Formats: sequence, C-alpha cells, structure tokens
Amino acid sequence: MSDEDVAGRGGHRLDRIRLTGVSATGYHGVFPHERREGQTFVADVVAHVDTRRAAATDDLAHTLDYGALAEQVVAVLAGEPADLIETVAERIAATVLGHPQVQAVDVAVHKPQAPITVPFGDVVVEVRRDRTWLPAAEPLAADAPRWHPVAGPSPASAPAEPDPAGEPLAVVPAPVAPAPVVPAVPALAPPDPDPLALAAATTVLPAAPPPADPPGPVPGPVLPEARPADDDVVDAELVQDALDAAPDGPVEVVLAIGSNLGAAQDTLRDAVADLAAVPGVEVLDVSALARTAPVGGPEQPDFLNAVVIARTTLSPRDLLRATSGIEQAHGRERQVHWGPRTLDIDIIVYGHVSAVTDDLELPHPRAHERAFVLQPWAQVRPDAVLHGLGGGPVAALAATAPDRDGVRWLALDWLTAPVPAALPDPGAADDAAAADPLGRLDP
Ligand SMILES: Nc1ncnc2c1ncn2[C@@H]1O[C@H](COP(=O)(O)OP(=O)(O)OP(=O)(O)O)[C@@H](O)[C@H]1O
Ligand SMILES: Nc1nc2c(c(=O)[nH]1)N=C(CO)CN2
Repeated sequence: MSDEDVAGRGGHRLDRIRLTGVSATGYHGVFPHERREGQTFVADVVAHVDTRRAAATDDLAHTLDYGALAEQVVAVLAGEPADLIETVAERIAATVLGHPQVQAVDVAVHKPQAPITVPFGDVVVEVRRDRTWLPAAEPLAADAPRWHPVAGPSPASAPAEPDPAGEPLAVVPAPVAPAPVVPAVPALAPPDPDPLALAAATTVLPAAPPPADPPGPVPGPVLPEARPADDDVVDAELVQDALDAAPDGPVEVVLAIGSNLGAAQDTLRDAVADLAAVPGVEVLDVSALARTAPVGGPEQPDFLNAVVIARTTLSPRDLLRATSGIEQAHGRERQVHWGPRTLDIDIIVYGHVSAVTDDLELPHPRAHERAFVLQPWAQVRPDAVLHGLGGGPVAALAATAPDRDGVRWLALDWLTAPVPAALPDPGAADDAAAADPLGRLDP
C-alpha cells in the first residue's frame, strides 16, 4: 500500500489509522463457482485523519471508531458480489470517505484463494482515494443487506432458511448490521439549552452512540449521491458530509469580518448588507467596529474588524459558499497568506457544531486566540462562550489574547455614522490609538 504522506490543511502530514487483515467470505469474481461458493477476501485500510482533537479530549467521538470501520469493511467484503476486487476496493474507499473526518484513504483488497492456475502467494489491488480523487463506486448503503449466494440480498434480521433443495444454506456471511458512524466531530460543549443551537448540534452532526450500545437503528453514513455505474467523470461535488446538511431549524452563527484594503469601513458596511440579503440568513446584531493591528502575515495596514451575529437555515457549507461569494464580490484575492484583503469573512461558530474538514473547520481554529475577533464579539454578546478546543468565555479569552493590545479602539455607530476623513486607509496613521477618529469606546 502507498506509504506516501497525505498532507492536511496547512501542509502538515495527516495522522493515520491503520486497520489490517480484516477478512470475510465474499462472493466476488467473474467465475460462476466464485459466485456460488465464495472465498476469503482480506482488506487493509489506512484512514488519513487529523487525530489531534480526539487526543486532546481523549474522546472516541472525535475520531474514526476502528470497530465501526472494521464492521463496515466486512459488510462490503461479504456484501453484494462484484466481478472485480478493484470494485470492492472502491466500495470500501467510498464507505470510509463517508466519514467526514477522513481526508484520504488507502485500501488494499487481497484475494488469496483467487482462481490462478500457478502457485502464488496472494493477489492484491491497492487504491488511494481522497476528496479530489474520488472512488469510482458506491459506498456501502446504510441499510445494505447481507448477501446470500443463492437468494441474493436478504434482510439482516431474517433467520437462515432451508433452500429450495432442502439443504441448509451453505455459506451465509455473518450478519452485519450497518455500522454506527462516528460523526465528523460532535460538539465538545455540553448541550446548549438554546433549542436552536441544540438542533444544530444534533441534526448536523448527530452524537455517536456509546461503544457498548447494541447495534440498533443508527443514522447511516453521509454518503455520496448515486451516480451511473459507468460514469467515469467523477464529480468532486458528489462527496458530501454532515456539513452539507441543512439544519432542522435556524441556527445562530457568529461571523467575523475584516478589511484592510481600499475603503475598509464602506466594504464592511456593504458586507453586512450583503449578508442580510442572503436567503436563509438573518442578521441579528452587529458589533462595534474595531481598528486592529495586523496579526501575522507581511507588513500591512491596520484592519477594521467587526463581528456579525446571525441566524441561518443554510448548511455550514452553504453558509461558507455565501460568505466566500461575498468576499469575491468585494474583490477578495488570495495571493499572500494572511496578506492584506478587501474583505475577509470567517465563520467563527455555527451553533455548537464542531468539525474539522478540508474546507471548513468549526469553530474557527484560531478564533480563541484572536482579540480582533473576541473583543468585538464580547462587546455584542458579553456572556458568549466559545466552545471547542481552547474555548471558554469570550470576554475572558479576549482579555488574555496575545494581540489584545493591538485592538486600538471600538466604534459603536459605524454602520450609520459617516466615514470620518481619517478612516479610508486604516493603515495610514499608526497613532490611531491616540487619535481615535470616532472616539467611542476605549477597549
Ligand atoms: N470557519 C471557517 N471560516 C471561513 N473559512 C474557513 C473556515 N474553516 C476553514 N475555512 C477555509 O479556509 C480557507 C481560507 O480562508 P482565508 O483565505 O479567508 O483564510 P485567512 O482568512 O487568510 O486565514 P484564517 O483562516 O487564519 O483567518 C477558505 O477557503 C475556507 O475553505
Ligand atoms: N488585525 C487583524 N489581523 C489579521 C486578520 C484580521 O482580520 N485582523 N485576519 C487575518 C486572517 O484572517 C490575519 N490577521
């Protein structure tokens, strides 16, 4: 199997969960006797994931449960027959990628009893698939039946029956209940009494059942949509995860907006209006405007930052699409990491959802250490609590954040007040702290 590293966001090597030698009797093969009699198939799986959150919390709910994974692999091996072990490998890869926290997967399917006419040790097909190089087969369906060589699919709950010839059925793969699926990363915080937030946490990322639970009706994996079997144009959009699911009801979200290029205050005002105009987004509150020293990146002008509290019925990823669209409409370019920008919109929290995926991380992974986010947030929601790793009461985090001294001033009426002459270029005057052009709040 490929031993090449898989890089996660930021270029770091992803961690690996390796499961080897999972075996089951399956009915794959092109020959009738293979379909009839079955043989042993063995699979090795390496899931490439970021295990830090699970390790930090020592919580199974934040990683891939290898027990559940093994059951899913067996269900594919012992499931619907395919002619080729290539197809079996793709099905396993698709099933493993159904776990949103898995960024890439290596699968090897061995067929040690393959009908080969010369002595041989093993024959194995190895594939690596990820979210850009997608599997070319369907994943295991949540309600996949076990396979019977004579009768075909049969409900997992049905007892073995004699076959028409009066003989007991020869080989019935072990009943495999659809494996419980570990959610992307469920909320770390205790359930929020706010029914909206709770709905978000439980609907978007359902909590994992405790490992000791007997197999029962559990939600299946969030799977790629069906596609024609021989469609070799693989559409990256087809792989979905829990962050694509719309919530049952409106969810409160916190968005951080920032700008340090062009007419920053006008841009931020427009951004608030643009957000309010997105169908499925209702702006509830907008914080004071902060003038902040740049954190990280090259030398650049001060930022203007604010926080928007909104309510949304969009899925987390649809919300990200909407915010990215607004950034682009305001001429956002990504040339320099943490470089100057006309408009930046970060999703700080989406209800109590916690998730780490390639394109969206919730809560925003750096929010807990950014006074330019925390101070405006605490100003508009003094009792807010940031959940997740490094979280805590927002006001307290703001008071200790490393960049707290860079938050120069806060202006309350920035949405309605005319833009003062001193403001168009936030980076122009370094003595802005002293010469507060709006003279409102002193942080
Ligand atoms: N919570 C989140 N909010 C917004 N973007 C996110 C989030 N989590 C992950 N991303 C991803 O981050 C990518 C890069 O975002 P962006 O260029 O705005 O980063 P940045 O603002 O320069 O840095 P930072 O993420 O540290 O604020 C986005 O395209 C998006 O897919
Ligand atoms: N003061 C300040 N510094 C930053 C900001 C920002 O909005 N304000 N955004 C960054 C990347 O999102 C990096 N650094």
